[in-house]
Amino acid sequence: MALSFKGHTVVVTGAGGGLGKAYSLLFASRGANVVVNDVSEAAASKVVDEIRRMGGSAVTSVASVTDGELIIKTAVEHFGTVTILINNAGILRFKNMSDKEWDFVQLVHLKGAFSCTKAAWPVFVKQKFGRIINTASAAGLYGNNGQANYSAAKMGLVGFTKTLALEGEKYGIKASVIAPMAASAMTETVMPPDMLAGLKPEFVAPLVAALAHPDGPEANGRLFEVGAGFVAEVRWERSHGVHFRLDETFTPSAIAAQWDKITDFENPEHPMRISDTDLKRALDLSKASSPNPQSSPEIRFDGKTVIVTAAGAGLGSAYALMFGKLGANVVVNDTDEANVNAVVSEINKAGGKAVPSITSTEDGEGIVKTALDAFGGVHVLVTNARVLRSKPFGEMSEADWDEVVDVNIRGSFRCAKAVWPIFQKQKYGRIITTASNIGIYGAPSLANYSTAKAAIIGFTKTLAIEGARSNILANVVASTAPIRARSPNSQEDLADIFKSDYLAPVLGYLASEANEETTGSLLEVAGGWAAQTRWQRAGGFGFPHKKPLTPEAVISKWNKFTNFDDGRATNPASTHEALQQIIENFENENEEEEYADPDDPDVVVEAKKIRGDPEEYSYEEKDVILYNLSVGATEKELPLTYEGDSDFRALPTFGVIPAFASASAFSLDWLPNYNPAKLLHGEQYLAIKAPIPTSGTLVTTTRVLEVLDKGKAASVRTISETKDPSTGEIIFENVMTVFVRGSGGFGGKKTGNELDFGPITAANEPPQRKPDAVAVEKTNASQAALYRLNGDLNPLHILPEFAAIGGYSTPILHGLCSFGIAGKHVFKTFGEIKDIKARFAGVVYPGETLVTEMWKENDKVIFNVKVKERESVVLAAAGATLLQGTSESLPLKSKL
Ligand SMILES: CCCCCCC[C@@H](O)CC(=O)SCCNC(=O)CCNC(=O)[C@H](O)C(C)(C)COP(=O)(O)OP(=O)(O)OC[C@H]1O[C@@H](n2cnc3c(N)ncnc32)[C@H](O)[C@@H]1OP(=O)(O)O
Repeated sequence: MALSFKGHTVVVTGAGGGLGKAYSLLFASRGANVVVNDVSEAAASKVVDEIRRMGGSAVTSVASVTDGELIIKTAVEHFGTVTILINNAGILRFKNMSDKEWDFVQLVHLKGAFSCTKAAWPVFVKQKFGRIINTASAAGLYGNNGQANYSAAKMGLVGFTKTLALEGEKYGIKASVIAPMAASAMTETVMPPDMLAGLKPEFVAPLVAALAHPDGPEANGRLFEVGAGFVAEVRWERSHGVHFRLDETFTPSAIAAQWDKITDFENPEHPMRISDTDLKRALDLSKASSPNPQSSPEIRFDGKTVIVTAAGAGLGSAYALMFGKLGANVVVNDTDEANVNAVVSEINKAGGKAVPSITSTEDGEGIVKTALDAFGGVHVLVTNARVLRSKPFGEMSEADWDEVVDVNIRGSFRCAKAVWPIFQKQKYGRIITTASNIGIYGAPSLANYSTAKAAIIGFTKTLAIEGARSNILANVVASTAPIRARSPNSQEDLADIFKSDYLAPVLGYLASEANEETTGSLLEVAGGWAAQTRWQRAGGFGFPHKKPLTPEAVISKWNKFTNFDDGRATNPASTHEALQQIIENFENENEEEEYADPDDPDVVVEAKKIRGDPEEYSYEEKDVILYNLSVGATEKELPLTYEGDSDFRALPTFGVIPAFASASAFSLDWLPNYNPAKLLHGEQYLAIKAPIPTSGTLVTTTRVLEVLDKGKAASVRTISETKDPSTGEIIFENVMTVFVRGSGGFGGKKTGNELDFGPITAANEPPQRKPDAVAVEKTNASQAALYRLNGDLNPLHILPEFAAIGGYSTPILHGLCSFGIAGKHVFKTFGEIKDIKARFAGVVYPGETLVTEMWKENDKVIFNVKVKERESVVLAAAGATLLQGTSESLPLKSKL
């Protein structure tokens, strides 16, 4: 049944075009009132007009997303409420944008989502219903070159969503987040134009509608990648980790010694939220473990200068003290002079070298200058921030939001920016940013903090990507804090877990020279426990492109694209990898093609993985005789032409016949410039899996294996399985390649995947020696006219005008007829075959003489076929596997 949004009011931000427009149109078409928000009045009005024209109900809102109150007010004034909020507004990218503008625009991203959600929240709470869909991006999840702040903002929205999901639960408010893949500068580099065209917003909108619907599947706090009809859920995956003993042996060297174990994903966990009980257990385990083995040589920082921001107290001071103890020059940054000086003197007293930097963490340049002045260089940056404002979301003020988000993100950004040219120049740098498990999983009353800390993760992943060329490694350490300890009154509760000293060694290892390659990683640490956390993506589901995608279709595949346990889940680590998987999914066998409609011309070739309906083929003995005759069997060969013969049988290549109707059922008119007269049979593989019945009913199922772009031509390969429906036994397997001249150049793949069928791809190069056997057979002028009656009625083989369009002087012989004749030669010479394959290398005109040259190589017969009159090769790369390896067992030797 179609999902209705009647009675719902949906606010869509950034709805003047692209995704926002597609959402608006879809919701409106399903009966919702829509507030079309966009700063461009013209764009918003156009969408509203379109909705009204189709009988829908919509109004514009031209307020900035940072003025959420105004947007929500429009909804309430016109429609009495808001039930669904789609935070979609994105940024415009201007060239040559200054740092300040860039920074601002990025923050607007987060601030916009905050502001609109904050405004809608009390309405949602009151009516005990609300749906929020936030928009992240692959660039946020994995980082992306040149998009440090963008990835920060986008990842921030993942953290934001997680917290909203936790806080909203009790009010019937649910929040989900999508990372949509739409055509952009990023995708242009890796995708052919056809696929870019496939990245239509209409392939994203149905998921959003499914997530937002009151009766939709449970998606609270969940994240989905979606684009081009591909949908996959993404979740966190955490290694089991290592519990270290909390004593003086808990050092960076101890971390190095067990690094492989920390990052071993053998028995991963998939937490959805923070569990204090788990953390307590972790602490107990750490306390119970034995002294930690150390790597050698000991990790030290002699001669290295380390900047630690917000190091006046708490975590930052613990880091600074550790680095000082291990020989580093330490720049202790914080705004509180007394605190900074205390840390500096503690380091100096212990024999280390430290200087104060009393300034904001946002003053990256100033902090770096202190390092250069005091120590002449900088090698390690540890960014850290201590601003925390805990408030239920409904009470969180704009100031609460700004302070936490700005300080956390901006501080890391500015400091990284300041050290960057130095690191690049010296081709060495280690950056450790600090996040929190609250950013990973969200936590009630900490929407601002979880957003900021998630943003740090996205930001760091981009630094890792950009730094790779210059040996700049960037990692993010999430201090895993118990939720309750985060509220001011219960600090002591689980204080032990949160104890600063317990976090420092992991950070120390990552910041050291001993870390030669780990970058872009997220580590969770707490109370002596350290683990790595990464993304896991379900294998997903690729919806065919030929039918409009609907929310109902999305829901029907929910179990498929949220299934992490079917062996198809992956761990993409970059946008590129994420994209690759989407592309591969297009090419992969799609197990559930019932959306496919082979007659819809609006198809994206790569997505076309169709399975035809099972096709029945019923035949009698006379059909077998007809086949045998049509490939040259004679009245003398009674087992092939007389049904009363005790050895009556079909030739092995009869196996192509029951499959033909099924294999040729696909219309290929979706190919560019398709002209059936230009279609040629290119290759054929047949496996005979069981004795061939001489009459009966067989059922064949065919699906498209791949569509290749051969430049001027397209090549389409199908695979067919023919079964005996009464037993379910597979009798034949056919792989057919058709070559469609003039239909190439659509930007598809040129070479196919390695197929799992050796005989298909085998080169079958004939050996250098003379053939072991040669069979010569003149075809008949009526050969094609006769062969047609097996079921291939292609006019190419009978109608001169049709053949002329294809460029042939007269009708040509069926490829499968030549194939059958050659197969008969092999069979009669060497015996029963279990499979056979050939490439149609040149056309045969009926009446020409075929010469089959055969070489026996163990249980294989390599062969080729030439036309005697023209001395031209017509079957190449051909081979057959014998069922019984020797010629002594020739079947019916005396009779044929
Ligand atoms: C769904 C509908 C189902 C309908 C099923 C079948 C219906 C039947 O009725 C149709 C028929 O029986 S037609 C008759 C039988 N077939 C023929 O006569 C074809 C003979 N072959 C030719 O003319 C050329 O080889 C020709 C034209 C095929 C290729 O020649 P060129 O254009 O010169 O190609 P070339 O430059 O050599 O190679 C270009 C790329 O294409 C690959 N290729 C070549 N021949 C191929 C072939 N026969 N099959 C598959 N791929 C083939 C090459 O490898 C090359 O690829 P790449 O550049 O990647 O190396």
